[in-house]
Amino acid sequence: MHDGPASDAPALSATPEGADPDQRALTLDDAALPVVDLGPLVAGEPDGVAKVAAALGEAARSSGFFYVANHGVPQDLVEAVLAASQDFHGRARAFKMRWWSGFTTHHRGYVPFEENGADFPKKINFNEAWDMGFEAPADHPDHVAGWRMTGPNVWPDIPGWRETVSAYYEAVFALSLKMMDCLAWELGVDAEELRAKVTCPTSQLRLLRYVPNDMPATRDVVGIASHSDFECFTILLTGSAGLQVMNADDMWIEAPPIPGCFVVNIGDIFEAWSGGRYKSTQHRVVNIGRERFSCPLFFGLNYHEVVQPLEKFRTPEAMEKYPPFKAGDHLMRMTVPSFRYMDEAYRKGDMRLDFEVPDSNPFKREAKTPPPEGEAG
Ligand SMILES: O=C(O)CCC(=O)C(=O)O
Ligand SMILES: [Fe+2]
Repeated sequence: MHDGPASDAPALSATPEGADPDQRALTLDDAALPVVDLGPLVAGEPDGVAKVAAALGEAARSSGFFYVANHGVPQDLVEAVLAASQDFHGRARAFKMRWWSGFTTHHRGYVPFEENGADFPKKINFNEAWDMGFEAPADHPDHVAGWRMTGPNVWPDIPGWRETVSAYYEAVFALSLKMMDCLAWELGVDAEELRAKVTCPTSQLRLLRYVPNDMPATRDVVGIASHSDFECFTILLTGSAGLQVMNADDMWIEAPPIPGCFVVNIGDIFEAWSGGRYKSTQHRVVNIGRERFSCPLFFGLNYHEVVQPLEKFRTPEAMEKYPPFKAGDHLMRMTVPSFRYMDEAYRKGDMRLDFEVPDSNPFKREAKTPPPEGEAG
């Protein structure tokens, strides 16, 4: 399924001129990601789950990245959410900052690009975002407690915007539940047991805009730095090229949009649940210097669910590699250093956490960089 690098020199990416060698990637022609047809699942065919499970499982076990076709989310809703993102991000900064995420303790609203990471401007992630999530009531104990990614969404003052973005969230969330059923089937675990863990999850939708700029593409100047996602899996809508993912051979390959498809990647939780059978894969967006829109929905669990290898995968080796963690704590420990306002709140003691914030994600894998042009083979 994965061709890996071609034996002759691989075609290098459309990454900008002068990009650092480690920002390059193989193109899709050289190393394609699988496309999984979700049609039978979405149509609710009696054996739909079983039919789709094998293909999803194979993709989840190899690189952990794949496209899904016939996903059932209407194309006009897909276009509407991209248009809503363009509408919001096209407005004046003074308007957008009215909903700065730093006004909340559950990370909702607008994230300007200079908020990305605690090292700005030594390291620049050229993206800004609108962040929303599963709608929880204001009296939810995790909202009252603060810093638990749980609570009511905030909405910009744009007529119809909330309705569009909520409808997209709900459609992709419903698709995620069906995909989780398939993955449970494929692993031979109880789908109901997994579904019980997503009744009020910390599942965020980000409306990302990559900011045009004239800076080079380097390890420190990126669209979004290399990372794995922290939840079960991510369903990603991309408007244009720029995403690079690590394939089964730990090489960076490009994942440009395929019309009508979403990109899906396995996240840290499914890797831990499956004792490493599924791969939570590194990915990044290089600094292409041009405007780019994308909308990832990170399908996560209720904050307090303890994640560890599921019972049938619970060997001593798996438990050593994947010690138990709370789903929400993992999200928080990865998120705190990602946003400057959170990092500051943590350092100043305004945010108190009863777990460590490590320097890097325990799920991190290093890529092999592509060989310099002409030297492959
Ligand atoms: O914009 C993209 O294509 C990827 C975004 C991403 O990886 C993320 O937000 O976690
Ligand atoms: Fe990601």
